[in-house]
Amino acid sequence: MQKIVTQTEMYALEHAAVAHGATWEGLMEQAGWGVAQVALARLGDPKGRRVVVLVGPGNNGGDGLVVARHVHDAGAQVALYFWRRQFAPSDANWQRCRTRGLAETMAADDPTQTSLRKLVAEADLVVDALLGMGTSRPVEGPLAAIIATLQPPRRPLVLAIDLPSGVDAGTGAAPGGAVCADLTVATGLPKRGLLLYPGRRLAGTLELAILELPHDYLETTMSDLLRAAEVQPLLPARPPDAHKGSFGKVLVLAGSLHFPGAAYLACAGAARVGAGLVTLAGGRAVLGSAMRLPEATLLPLAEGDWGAVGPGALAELNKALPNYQALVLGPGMGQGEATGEFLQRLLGLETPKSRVRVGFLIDSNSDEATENAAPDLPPTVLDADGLNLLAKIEEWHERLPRERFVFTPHPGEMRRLLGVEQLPADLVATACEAAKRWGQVVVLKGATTIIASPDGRNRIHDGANPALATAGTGDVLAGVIGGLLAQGLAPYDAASLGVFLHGAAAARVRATLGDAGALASDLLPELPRAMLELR
Ligand SMILES: NC(=O)C1=CN([C@@H]2O[C@H](COP(=O)(O)OP(=O)(O)OC[C@H]3O[C@@H](n4cnc5c(N)ncnc54)[C@H](O)[C@@H]3O)[C@@H](O)[C@H]2O)[C@@H](O)CC1
Ligand SMILES: Nc1ncnc2c1ncn2[C@@H]1O[C@H](COP(=O)(O)OP(=O)(O)O)[C@@H](O)[C@H]1O
Ligand SMILES: [K+]
Repeated sequence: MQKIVTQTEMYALEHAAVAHGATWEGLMEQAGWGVAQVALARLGDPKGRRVVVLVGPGNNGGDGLVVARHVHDAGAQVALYFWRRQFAPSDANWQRCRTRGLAETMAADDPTQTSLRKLVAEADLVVDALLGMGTSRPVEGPLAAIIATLQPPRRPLVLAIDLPSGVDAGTGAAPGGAVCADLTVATGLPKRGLLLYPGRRLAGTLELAILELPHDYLETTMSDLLRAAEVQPLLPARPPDAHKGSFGKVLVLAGSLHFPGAAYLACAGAARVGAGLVTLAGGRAVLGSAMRLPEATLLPLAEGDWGAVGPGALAELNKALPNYQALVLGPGMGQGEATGEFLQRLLGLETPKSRVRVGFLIDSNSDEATENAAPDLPPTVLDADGLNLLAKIEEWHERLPRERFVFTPHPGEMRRLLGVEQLPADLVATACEAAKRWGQVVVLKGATTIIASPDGRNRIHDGANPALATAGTGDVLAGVIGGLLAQGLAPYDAASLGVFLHGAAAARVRATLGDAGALASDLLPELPRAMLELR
C-alpha cells in the first residue's frame, strides 16, 4: 500500500519515528542518500558531470546538502547556491560540504542572478532543495527570480527534492509560481500536493527516497494511492459454472431526448465489466438508444418533459427495482422539473411538510404514498444530472439514507452539491469531509480522481490522461461502478476498482489513438482487456 500524506501527517510520522529511536539527522541522511541515488542513476557516469544544488533555509535545504555530498563523493562536480541560509557551525551537512571544498554562491551576493544563470547554463543537473513541505506562502521576490532561471525549454535536468519549490504540499497549488521539475523524489512518502494539479504537472516523474518510518502508525492513517495491487483482489471471481444470475442485474436510469447517448454509454459500461444483465429504464427517446446494445433489456417508463422520466414513472420503476442489485441513476437524465420531482420522490425526499418518511419508508396513511411507495434502493450510483437535481433539494444530505450511494461528481457537480462558488483548494480533504458528512462514497473526478469513504478511508488515482477529456467518459464510469456494485462489491471497493479499470481502459485507448480524438465509446471494448490485464 502506498500512502500519501499531508504535511501534518508527515511531521507526525517523523516524530513517531524519532520516538521509536530514529534521529532527525539520521532521517535527513536517509532522505538525502536516497535522493542522491536517483540523481546518480539519471546522471549516468558522474565523472565530469556538473551538478548545481539550490539550497534553501530549512530541512529541504538540509536534504540538498546531503545530496550534494553524496553526488560529489561519487565523482560529480557540485556547486552550491544558497538562498536565505545562514552558515552555522551546527549545520553539520553544510560543514561536510565545506570540508570537501564545494563551490559556494550566496543568492544575496547575486542580486541579478547572473552567476546562477551561468551555473545553470553549464549544469547537467539542477537539484531544487529550496523549499519542501515548509512552503507556506506564495513565492515572490528573489526566490521567484531564482526559480525563473529554471524555466524550460533550455535548461538542464531539474530534480526537486520532496516537492518542487513553491508547490503547496497539501493542495498542489502554486500561487506564486513554482519550480517545474523533470522529476521529484519524495522523501519518505509522497505528499498530497504531488498528486493534485498543478503540483502533479510541476513535479514531473515521481520517485521515492525510502525513510524508515513506523509501520504501525502508517497502517492507520492517510490516503492510499490507487494502484493495481490494491484493486486486483477486488476483481469478482468468474467461476466456470457461473450463470448470468451470478453476476447481478443493473438497472440504468439515464438519458433523455437531449442526451440519449449517455444511457447507452452507462449501460455498456456496466455490461463491459461483467454484470450479468443490464436493463435500461426510460422513456421512448432513451429506449431507442439501446439499439446500440442489443444485449440490454428495456423497462419502458412514462415520460415527462422532453422524453425524460417524470413522476408518472415511479410506480413502474418501484415494481421493478427489487429485481436489481444495482442502480445507475442520472447520466444525461436532464434537469427538467418533472424529472426533478421524479428523483425527489424516488429518493424519498419530498418536502418534509407534505410527506413523512422514516428511512425509505413513506407515511402509509397517504394514498399517494401507497401507490408510489419507494422500496429500498439497491446500491446506487448517482451521477451527473442525478447529482444536479439532488443539489436543488433542500437539506438533502440530512434526509438521504446513509451508506447507500456512490456519488460521482466532477468538480462542477461537487460545487453544486456543496452549495459553494468555488471548491476549497484541498480536494482530498473536500471529498473526505463530504463523504463523512453525507454518509456516502464520493468519487471526485478529474485528472486526479479521489475516492472517499464515509469511514475516512480514501484513495487517490493518479490517472491524468487527456484522451479522457471528452464528453461521455463519465457516463461510462458511472456504468462501470454500477456493474461492479451489481457483482456484490461494497460501494467503496466498486468505486475504487471502477476508477482504476476506467483509467486502465483509457490508458489503452491513449496508447493506440493518442491524446486527442478518442470517443467515450472507445473505452468500452478496452474495459474487458483492462480486467484481463489486471487479473
Ligand atoms: N523533518 C525531518 O526530519 C525530515 C525532513 N525532511 C525534509 O524537510 C523538508 C521540510 O523542512 P522544513 O519544515 O524545514 O521546511 P522547508 O525546508 O520547506 O522550508 C521552510 C522555510 O522556508 C520558509 N518559507 C516557506 N515558504 C516560503 C516562501 N514562499 N517564500 C520564502 N520563504 C518561505 C519558511 O518560513 C521556513 O523558514 C521536507 O520537505 C523534506 O525535504 C527530510 O529530510 C526527511 C526528514
Ligand atoms: N485530463 C484528464 N485526465 C484523466 N481523467 C480525466 C481527464 N479529464 C477527464 N477525465 C475523466 O473523465 C471522466 C469525465 O467525466 P465527466 O466530467 O462526468 O464527463 P461526462 O459527463 O461528459 O461523461 C471522469 O472520470 C474524469 O476523471
Ligand atoms: K524542493
